[in-house]
Amino acid sequence: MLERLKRSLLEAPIYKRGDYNYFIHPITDGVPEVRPDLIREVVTHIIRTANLDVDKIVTIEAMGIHIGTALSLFTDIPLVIIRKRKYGLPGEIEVSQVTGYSKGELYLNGISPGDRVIVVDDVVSSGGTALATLEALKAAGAEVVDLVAVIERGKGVERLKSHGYTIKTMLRVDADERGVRILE
Ligand SMILES: O=P(O)(O)OC[C@H]1O[C@H](OP(=O)(O)OP(=O)(O)O)[C@H](O)[C@@H]1O
Ligand SMILES: Nc1nc2[nH]cnc2c(=O)[nH]1
Repeated sequence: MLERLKRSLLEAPIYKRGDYNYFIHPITDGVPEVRPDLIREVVTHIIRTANLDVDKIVTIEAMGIHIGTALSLFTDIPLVIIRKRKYGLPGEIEVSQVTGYSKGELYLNGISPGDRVIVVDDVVSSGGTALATLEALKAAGAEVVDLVAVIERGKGVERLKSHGYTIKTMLRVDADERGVRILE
């Protein structure tokens, strides 16, 4: 299962972002290219394993967008993108995002109270992005019925659990200067 994803991760180059060994991969960066076979593998897995009895798919700019778009095309469920740009629309919700290597603001539009949503993203690492997303969706009055990330690294899943959230992930990895290691 997920053989293409596993193989491609083992080939991923590493880029040093301060002390953080950031792996570069078609799903998580769109670099060197977005690969349709990988997108299909990942989205087929989501369709088989996630709860898609939802009104909307929610993802986060930038690297959730191709996954969310493909899932939306397969399922005909609309996609809401949480942006890093402020639009100032009525009801826009702003939350702070802190990751292992960056800080910024996220802006949510397009969710109505009572909307059932699934959140999909490429990576969960510190869990900061997922927590900011869940905070924004709570403020919007959405019901999060499922939460999925393709790749898990670091302590984010435990951190989310300590806040009462369960996230489904496909592969757990670690990365150092030499490359990516698949943990399960
Ligand atoms: O669990 P966390 O530590 O929060 O990390 C996960 C987030 O990091 C990446 O996004 P990033 O903010 O780097 O932006 P990008 O998608 O625009 O590359 C990734 O797409 C996740 O959203
Ligand atoms: N591409 C990529 N995205 C991330 N998001 C959190 N950690 C990483 C990483 O190492 N690589």
